[in-house]
Amino acid sequence: MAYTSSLHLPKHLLLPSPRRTRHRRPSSFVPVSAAANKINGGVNGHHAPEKPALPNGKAPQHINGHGNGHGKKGVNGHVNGRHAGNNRIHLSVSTGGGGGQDGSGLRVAFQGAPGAYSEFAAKTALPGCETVPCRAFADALAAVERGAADRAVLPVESTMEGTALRNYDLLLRHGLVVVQEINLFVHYCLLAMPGVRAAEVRRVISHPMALAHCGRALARLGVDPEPVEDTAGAVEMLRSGRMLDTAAIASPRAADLYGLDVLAHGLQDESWNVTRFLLLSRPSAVAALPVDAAAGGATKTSMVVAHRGGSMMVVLKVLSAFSSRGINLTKLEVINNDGAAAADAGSGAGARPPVVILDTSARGKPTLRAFPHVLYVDCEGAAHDPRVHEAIQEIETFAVFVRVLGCYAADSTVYDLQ
Ligand SMILES: O=C(O)C(=O)Cc1ccccc1
Repeated sequence: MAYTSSLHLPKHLLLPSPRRTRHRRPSSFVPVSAAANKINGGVNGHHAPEKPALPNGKAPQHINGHGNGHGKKGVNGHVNGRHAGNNRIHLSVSTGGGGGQDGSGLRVAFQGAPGAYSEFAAKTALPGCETVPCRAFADALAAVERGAADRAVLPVESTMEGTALRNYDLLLRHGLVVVQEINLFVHYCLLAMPGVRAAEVRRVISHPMALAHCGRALARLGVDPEPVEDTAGAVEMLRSGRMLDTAAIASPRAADLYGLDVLAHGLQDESWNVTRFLLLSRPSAVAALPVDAAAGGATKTSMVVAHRGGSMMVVLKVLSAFSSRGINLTKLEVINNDGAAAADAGSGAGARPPVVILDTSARGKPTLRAFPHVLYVDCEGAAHDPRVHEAIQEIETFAVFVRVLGCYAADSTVYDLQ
């Protein structure tokens, strides 16, 4: 049995701050503040102007007040509960691999066919990059590991469903580091072969996340959902199979790319549907330039903490390690893949195996280790910020294992696909 619970401190839900984003965006992408009039909650085939708001209906605003006080000392210590001091991690951001500021010269692997949301995320983060389609997310990560790509892009959480646990599992099984985050506003459309009417549609195919995000709309339509690898791949299948009783859920851009009709816009059950993607790199490709120096702005550190479980006390201790130093958390996800804990929680969640994490800390070959109790933590500040570093050291005193997944420029902008 497994259960998860999460406390998302929703900085990534915020509208862009007035400061200019450091990303250059392609003309097809605009921040949500400028583009939000296209959001429409129903299946009605046209856009109703609606201003985006946080789910509580209030105007978005920044809710944390802590500065970073980044130290400039390069502390390249990968942190680990057992072998602290043995480890190495590059706590920096870089376009790496010879890429320019806009990602030109970089190959970014993504799951899906051209037109997938992950490809848009890659192009939004690094407009000049070359995107490399892969069949599965695991293939995208493997492409980076063997040098066939410089980055992989992975959706890791969404406002509608929380953490994409399977993708987090993938991230942890590999030795790649997080170098960038990107939040994308996801609009879903119902697409069909030219001339097909909504009443003729019996089946809808798409990526499982897209089908889950549109559950109510699909129930209203009375159609059978069928998962396929990715949204754009679904569109490609419709086209190549000339399917006349089937529709796909995908982006308006995919409709343009493949020449399909849009039967309905805004299919998602919630109008506010933001997906957070991470860009991953080989550790060796990341320049040893302190992240805050490179970004000139706020930084974030992502980590995974494995512990012995037994109570929520460990969560309090982790919170205390950060809060006593005035460090804000932007994510805290509690994973307990342990039968007793799940039964107590009455979650009804299906069994999940322990979380498998690649331990890159030892001098020898990296090894895969399984842990039933883990926390996924994102905090503000760079891992080499003395306060963050100390907080991690404190956590190491009671955790079984800690791995810093990456340290990167925080980007709270929500980008919208036009
Ligand atoms: O299938 C795609 O297009 C993807 O990139 C995966 C995905 C699906 C739904 C929301 C965000 C990413």
